[in-house]
Amino acid sequence: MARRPLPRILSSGSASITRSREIARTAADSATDVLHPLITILRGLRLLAAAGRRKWAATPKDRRGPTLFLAAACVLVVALIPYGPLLAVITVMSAAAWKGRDRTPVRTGPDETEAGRLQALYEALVPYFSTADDPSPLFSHGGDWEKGFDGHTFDADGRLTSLQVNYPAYFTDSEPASRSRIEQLLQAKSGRGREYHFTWDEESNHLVMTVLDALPVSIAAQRFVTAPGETVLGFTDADSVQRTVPVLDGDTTRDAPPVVWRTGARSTEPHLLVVGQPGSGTTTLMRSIALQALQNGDIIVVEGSGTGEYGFLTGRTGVLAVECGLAGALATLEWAAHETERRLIAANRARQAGHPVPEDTKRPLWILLDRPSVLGHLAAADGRPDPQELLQVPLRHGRAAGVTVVMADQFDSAESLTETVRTHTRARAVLGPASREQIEAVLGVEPHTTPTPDVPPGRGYARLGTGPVLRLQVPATPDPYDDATSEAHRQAVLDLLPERPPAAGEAPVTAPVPVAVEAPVVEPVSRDPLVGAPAIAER
Ligand SMILES: Nc1ncnc2c1ncn2[C@@H]1O[C@H](COP(=O)(O)OP(=O)(O)OP(=O)(O)O)[C@@H](O)[C@H]1O
Repeated sequence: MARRPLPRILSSGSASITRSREIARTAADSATDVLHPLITILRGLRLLAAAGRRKWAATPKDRRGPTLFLAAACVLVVALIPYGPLLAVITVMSAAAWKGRDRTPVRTGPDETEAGRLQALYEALVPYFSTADDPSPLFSHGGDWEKGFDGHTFDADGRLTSLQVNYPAYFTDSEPASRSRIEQLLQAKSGRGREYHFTWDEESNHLVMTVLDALPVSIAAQRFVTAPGETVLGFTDADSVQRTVPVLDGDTTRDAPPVVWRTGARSTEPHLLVVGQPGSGTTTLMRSIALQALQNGDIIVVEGSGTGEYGFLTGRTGVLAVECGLAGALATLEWAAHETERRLIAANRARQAGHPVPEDTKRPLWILLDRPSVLGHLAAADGRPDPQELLQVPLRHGRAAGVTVVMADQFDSAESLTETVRTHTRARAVLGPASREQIEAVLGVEPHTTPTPDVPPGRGYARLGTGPVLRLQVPATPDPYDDATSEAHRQAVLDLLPERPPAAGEAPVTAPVPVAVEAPVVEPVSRDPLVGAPAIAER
């Protein structure tokens, strides 16, 4: 079949459209030139009128009459003298022209220093964004930076705050190593010490670098507005999460974007692992979680470092145990494993009998284990089981039994975490200064921002399951018994602490007290409550 020719408008249309656009642009430019004096005078008249209105508004009411009379007399005099009206018009127009002149020249591009910076950045990118056989390279030595950069902004100090880079299609932007090299270079050339966010648009070969503001550190421990089963790990960037919660920040209440971790039977990340450098705030995060968990649950705290930073929790309602020593820790964790099994079996039986799940299996139980590696070391030296082994049952089956495990350790001990811990702690947080590799090792992916060497305590990243990596600032939750704690923070933490349960004889104690553990030692590795239910039920 013969090909039909394209209609003329389609074949020659684009040329004529371009020509029309050029004509229109030239006409607009000429009109602006011709009308410029008129525009200036009109702007001046508007400013004069506004000034007159302001003056009139500022004149006290009792002086308005005489002022009006004086103005009317002046107008009359001007009208009566020869050439008066003409002179008056010329004077007003001159004043308007003077007032309306454009005194602030519009900045149309970067100044000399900024252009120098952009050129240096461009040159630095040449080896990464060019090849010898590219006939028209976007990046070439001595080339024009405007070819490579689409947009840029500088702050008042002349430092880059955003940059849009066009890169050639052959750049291997899908390889993390290639991206990482560019990100590190841009960060180094744009000024270290700030946090940068990189957005790679692989479809259009476009990279946007933006400088992120530091996350506020002024939010302290308080009752957060959350649903049951939700725990606020900290606060993040407003555009990273879809919700905000009202928080007291200093003396004012504002909405802040929280990193909310959901636990319980429907959670896909029922257990949390926090890793950080010493002094990075991991204990603070554990304390913050403990105080939130105590709202409607029971907690067990096992502290490997033995520094007594959870002592303030001892004896409070819902705090079943706070253990520092190895023997106590092992006994408590063993009780927790039995309790997980008991709950599972009870719930299972109830379901099989067609009854609702018993009430005593519903109250959330939290196991908070700080520095398990230290306890593991002590246990190995003493020939006793590693506490992490005792966590197998809560980690594997805790979700169905309402048992949540939170563990915190330091980077240098992270390799001592067992496979079960690594597999079942799908909610992760990294706190303190950390390299990209360290962050990736914990979170599974690199963050989209460049970590800075200096971060305040409690600053880091969080990732829930396979979700995005979020910047995180943990609310300040210091040890209220620490002398260095400020009075405001001490009070904030004490306000969140539950009361002590009434002493024996005053009223019945409802919470179970597990510390006097006499549970038989079970084989932790082979223990599986779903398989061994009848045997355990007989105990
Ligand atoms: N979010 C925060 N806001 C303010 N100060 C914090 C925050 N997190 C931690 N800090 C302060 O930093 C210091 C170290 O915190 P923390 O004890 O929680 O760190 P850590 O990681 O447990 O360190 P270590 O294991 O060495 O005790 C404490 O003085 C604490 O008050």
